[in-house]
Amino acid sequence: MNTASPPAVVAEGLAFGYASGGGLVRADLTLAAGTTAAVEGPSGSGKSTLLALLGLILSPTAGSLHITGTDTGALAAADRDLMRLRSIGIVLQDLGLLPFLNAWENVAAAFGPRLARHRTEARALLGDLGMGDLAESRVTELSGGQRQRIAVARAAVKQPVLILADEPTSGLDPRTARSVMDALRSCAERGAAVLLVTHDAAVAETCDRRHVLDEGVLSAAEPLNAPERSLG
Ligand SMILES: Nc1ncnc2c1ncn2[C@@H]1O[C@H](COP(=O)(O)OP(=O)(O)OP(=O)(O)O)[C@@H](O)[C@H]1O
Repeated sequence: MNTASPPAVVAEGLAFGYASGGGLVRADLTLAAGTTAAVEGPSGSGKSTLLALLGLILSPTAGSLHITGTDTGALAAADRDLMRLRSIGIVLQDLGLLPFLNAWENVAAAFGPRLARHRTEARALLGDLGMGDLAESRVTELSGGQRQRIAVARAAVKQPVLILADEPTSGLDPRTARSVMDALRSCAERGAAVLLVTHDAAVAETCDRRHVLDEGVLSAAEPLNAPERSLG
């Protein structure tokens, strides 16, 4: 009997067409728990569309998407919503942090409005991501890289099987970008499959695998195995 867990994500022939004619032509992708993968591609190549499909925000017009073995295309809308809430953490480009809350409160907000109930886990995760000293700081007083790490913590705090990050290092200097990538790597070490989209080849090279998206077609995974990588 095979007792191995199914991969976090298996997408086969995943496609989405907007009425405009753009979208995603074809993506075949497997993401294992505990790994990081990058999708690189020029503007308009379909990166955001791919993230929206994997995040169960869009429904594919062709192909299939299994998350931890569940065929998401066979789920009722309410069950897809539940799967998105429970199993997927998303770091959007516009981080969506709440300016009137401090760092740990923003992380705890992933669970809903009863922030104090989740204080311990939110603070512990911020500590794991190198932000322990700033847990009580207002997000408006923090740097771009620090805010980005809070957004990563908020996506990760419910221990989702999949974390999707949209250009998580955009606009950051190489050192700060490294701290954000370290945070995403820590999330993978806690068991998540992490997929990020980026324009930055140096960021992509810090991941376990890299795909390239070109005019809506996702390349096969290129394994990247060097132990030490540099962002600059
Ligand atoms: N809501 C939409 N309606 C119609 N066409 C869209 C829509 N969103 C994206 N497209 C088209 O789909 C294609 C892929 O867009 P997408 O946003 O996924 O690319 P991207 O790689 O994320 O680009 P960028 O790096 O600029 O964010 C593009 O041709 C785009 O014009």
